[in-house]
Amino acid sequence: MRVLNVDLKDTKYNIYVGAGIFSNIHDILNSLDVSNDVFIITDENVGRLYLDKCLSYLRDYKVNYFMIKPGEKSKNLEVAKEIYKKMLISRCDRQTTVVSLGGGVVGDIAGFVASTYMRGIDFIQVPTTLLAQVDSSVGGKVAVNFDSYKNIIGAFYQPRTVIIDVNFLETLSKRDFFSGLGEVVKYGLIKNYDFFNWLRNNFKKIIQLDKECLVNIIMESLKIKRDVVEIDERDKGIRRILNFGHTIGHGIESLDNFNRYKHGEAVALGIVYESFISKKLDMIDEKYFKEITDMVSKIVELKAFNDKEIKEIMKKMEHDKKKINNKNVFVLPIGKGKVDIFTETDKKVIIKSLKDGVKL
Ligand SMILES: NC(=O)c1ccc[n+]([C@@H]2O[C@H](COP(=O)([O-])OP(=O)(O)OC[C@H]3O[C@@H](n4cnc5c(N)ncnc54)[C@H](O)[C@@H]3O)[C@@H](O)[C@H]2O)c1
Ligand SMILES: O=C(O)C(=O)C[C@@H](O)[C@H](O)[C@H](O)COP(=O)(O)O
Ligand SMILES: [Zn+2]
Repeated sequence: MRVLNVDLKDTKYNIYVGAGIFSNIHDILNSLDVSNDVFIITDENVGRLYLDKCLSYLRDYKVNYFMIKPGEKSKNLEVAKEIYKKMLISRCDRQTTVVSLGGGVVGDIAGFVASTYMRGIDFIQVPTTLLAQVDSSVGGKVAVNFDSYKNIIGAFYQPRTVIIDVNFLETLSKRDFFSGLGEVVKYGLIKNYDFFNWLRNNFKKIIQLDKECLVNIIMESLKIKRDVVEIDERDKGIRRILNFGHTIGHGIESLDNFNRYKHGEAVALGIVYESFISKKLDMIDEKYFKEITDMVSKIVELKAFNDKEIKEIMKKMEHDKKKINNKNVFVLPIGKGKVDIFTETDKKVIIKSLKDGVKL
């Protein structure tokens, strides 16, 4: 089992990574200073596969649980309200620890509920998708969507620990696995070109779920995320680089009321369009842009958007949380494995990228 430490101003926690380590949840919880009262939040798919296991590992705990419907459409205040109700009925109090067992949707809403129930109770993350293992379970961004805008109501609220078992990925759909790769590619492009190349060279082994490769991907991704979050937990500066691909990506994700793209797919497309902006501004060359589009095309089908879709994407971008003085902020590549933060991006260039960023 590998361990990564996160050291923040007000808290420290361990991330455990390995194959078959879910069974250690009892000992890991025992090692934390928490009571034996837990409330598991999961979704129906993950619950069907793993809830019984979790209950048996925690058999000497007082355990209650709530299962949400799977998918982005559950990440809202109405579902949070249902969870609060069940927690009250279950007599959860400030000693209760929330266990988030699931993908990024479960983790974001469970963390949000934990951050607000009785003004905040402990929670731990047990991420079961690749995306949640490389990204959402670490760093403390917890939120729900509001009015079909992404992550509008939320908090910065760190987990007490994160348990990452790569064996969960054996039951994950191919589409969800590839969606998680969208965020993995992001890390290579923002901070580590060697890692990006390693991903390109090992792609076959990765999609065959080679355990060593998976642990490597998770460790490399989380080291990058951890280092950034340790400097800027509250997203006031450098943390914005973790949002590469998301300014446009969040707009793409919300098309058709979140029914068309998964988060990582939309981010992967956002990476292409935002890289196209860089190319237009002569910050990266054609060759690097092609390396990026080749990689993204393995994750999601490339797509040029029509005028109606572009209008919708631009509307969603108006509520991007990175905005400063009402101006959109873009994270753009400036070289191999390097990005910077820009506030003066011309609207016409953004529209051009959505129209022409992908030539089909
Ligand atoms: N907080 C953050 O820092 C952060 C970072 C990145 C993404 N996110 C958020 O994460 C969400 C996307 O997360 P996601 O891609 O994990 O989606 P998800 O949670 O919807 O999971 C995807 C699907 O996989 C199923 N599933 C989960 N684990 C499984 C397993 N082991 N076997 C079989 N099926 C399984 C789920 O039931 C669901 O249908 C978005 O809401 C996004 O905004 C948050
Ligand atoms: O941790 C971060 O910071 C990120 O930006 C990671 C993103 O992958 C993630 O999707 C995050 O939830 C987006 O945050 P938001 O502030 O743009 O809602
Ligand atoms: Zn993301």
